[in-house]
Amino acid sequence: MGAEVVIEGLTKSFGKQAIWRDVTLTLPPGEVSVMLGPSGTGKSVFLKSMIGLLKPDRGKCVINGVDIVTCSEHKLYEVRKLFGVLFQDGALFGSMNLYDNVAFPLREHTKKSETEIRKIVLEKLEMTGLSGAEKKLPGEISGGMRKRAGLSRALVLNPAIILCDEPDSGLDPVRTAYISQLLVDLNSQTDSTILIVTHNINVARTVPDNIGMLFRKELVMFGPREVLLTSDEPVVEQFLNGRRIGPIGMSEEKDQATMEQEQAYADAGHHDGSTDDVRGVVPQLQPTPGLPERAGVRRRKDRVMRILHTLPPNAQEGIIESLSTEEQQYYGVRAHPVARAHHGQLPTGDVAQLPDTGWREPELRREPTTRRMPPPTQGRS
Ligand SMILES: Nc1ncnc2c1ncn2[C@@H]1O[C@H](COP(=O)(O)OP(=O)(O)OP(=O)(O)O)[C@@H](O)[C@H]1O
Repeated sequence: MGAEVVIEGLTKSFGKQAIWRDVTLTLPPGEVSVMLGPSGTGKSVFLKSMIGLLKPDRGKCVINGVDIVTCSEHKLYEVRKLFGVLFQDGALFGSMNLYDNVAFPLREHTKKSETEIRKIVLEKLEMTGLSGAEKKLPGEISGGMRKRAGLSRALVLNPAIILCDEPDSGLDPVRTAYISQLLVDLNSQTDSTILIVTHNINVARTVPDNIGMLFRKELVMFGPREVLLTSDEPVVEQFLNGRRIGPIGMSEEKDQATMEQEQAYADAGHHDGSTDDVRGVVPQLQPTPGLPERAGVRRRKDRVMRILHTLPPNAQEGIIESLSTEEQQYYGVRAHPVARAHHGQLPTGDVAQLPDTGWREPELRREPTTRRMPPPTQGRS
């Protein structure tokens, strides 16, 4: 299973420029999370701080009991081996072909023979649909292929935690859909903890178990996907719908006068930039048929049902609606009969029927439903 990442009060600035402060969140092991945020809010800085490439001013980032903010260089080196990172541009070495690029971490960090390395490299290239492209140089392939090659390289050390910085940037919607499926499939096969930084609303709506958002130098929210997807926070709604109307402006924030003027234009019928009203919880991507169920999804259900009563009503409703009838019985909850008619937007207080006894550990442990989860394809190195 992937590693848990516990972040507490993390704060980062460059000189006098504050990037974000007091970021507190936990990436649950083996679950997929997405971090959203307007350009320049420090999402990449956040990823780099998580792997110790940048040093936060204060706060903790604890992985397997080691706080990487304060630990020794030696410990940091060890903890970094748990990570696989896909940087925005793939960060491939331009003079090396794809095979050597992907083999690089194995040659640098392990004592594996070239025969063993070959087996792993070819397996990872196949996993990302790059079989046959081993001899190509990064400059000879498309942006989508470079991303996939970067992902192959991020996977060779069997990381417990995978960080992806805008895996969709520069890709067309179809290639983005393939990358989304690839990440879900990867999680089903490896059960690794995944954090994806993206601007892409489709990725955010369909891939993760948890979503967070950075804005105005703070973490606006982080939690189960249903919380953000049903949120009526102006900044979240604006971002999800890609509208000009709202608190986010061209230079991240805008003043009250600009907001009022834009609202007046919109009221007068001027297009606000959005095409759809994107709200509510849509079904999450499933692993490709034939692959194992995601173990993280099963764990997450138990985890989220424990905190269900603490979540906003619309999020509760979205979570309950995503359960099968059998699961609703198992957890002792049922969907509100009018939720569907309201598209998941219930009046506050008109909440799902929750068990009156609060959370209880079920007496019967469920058997895995359809398929038995096979062991991960590879052990951790
Ligand atoms: N090494 C650095 N030194 C000084 N400032 C930096 C450094 N790295 C990033 N910044 C600043 O931190 C801010 C956040 O940058 P970052 O790249 O993390 O934003 P982002 O949210 O990932 O943006 P985008 O979505 O456009 O990629 C920017 O103002 C950037 O100039």
